[in-house]
Amino acid sequence: TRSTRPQRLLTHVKQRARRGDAQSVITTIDDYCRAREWAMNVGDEKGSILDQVVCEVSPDVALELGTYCGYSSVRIARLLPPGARLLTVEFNHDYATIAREVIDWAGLQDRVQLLEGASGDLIPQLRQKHGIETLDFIFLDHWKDRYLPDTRLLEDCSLLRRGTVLLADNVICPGTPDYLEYVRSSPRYQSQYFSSHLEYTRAEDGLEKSVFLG
Ligand SMILES: O=C(NCCO)c1cc(-c2ccc(F)cc2)cc(O)c1O
Ligand SMILES: [Mg+2]
Repeated sequence: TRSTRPQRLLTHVKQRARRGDAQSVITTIDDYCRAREWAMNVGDEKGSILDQVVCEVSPDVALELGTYCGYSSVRIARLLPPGARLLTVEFNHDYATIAREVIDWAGLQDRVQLLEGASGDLIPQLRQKHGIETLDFIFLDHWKDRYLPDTRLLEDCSLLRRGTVLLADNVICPGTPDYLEYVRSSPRYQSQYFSSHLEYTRAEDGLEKSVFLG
């Protein structure tokens, strides 16, 4: 049977990117998705905004919701200080399988822990099972109708602290209206919109950065 888009993306990474070179993995994926077939990676334009926020926060413990093929896991993990770690959650088994290989190819497997399962089930396990006290940075890039319920869950599990930064992808396209309304109107968050474009296209999209005020 025909290969899947994630499989074809991984094949291209293994043929074109240098093993252990995270930047070459990022560049290879962006070139492939722009030239050959679109894929829902955060991409280079929004990716450089992600880089900027990660460098600013310099998190010891980062959480990503929605791994897909591991592109943003590589973007985030390559910027983490030694000893810092990224936990990334993926519900789709096929995506998770590809992502593990992409993260390994980039040489970042020691900084990234991929958890396979539903965010709603895994978030309440972060403290007991994964020794997390509070999170410094969260990148939301999973099912768009899960951004708000999972943010409420993170609050209820006391996983946010004063200054925790949430960065959400796709707040325009496909859009996360209930999440945007919440973080922009809640007195517990200070939010800022970064205008950009949907990965590899001219369509409008953007990232919302929200700081938890405690
Ligand atoms: O669903 C998404 N992510 C979770 C997957 O498990 C997602 C979708 C799109 C997108 C798709 C189809 C279209 F026409 C426009 C946008 C883009 C993204 O960046 C995304 O993260
Ligand atoms: Mg996205």
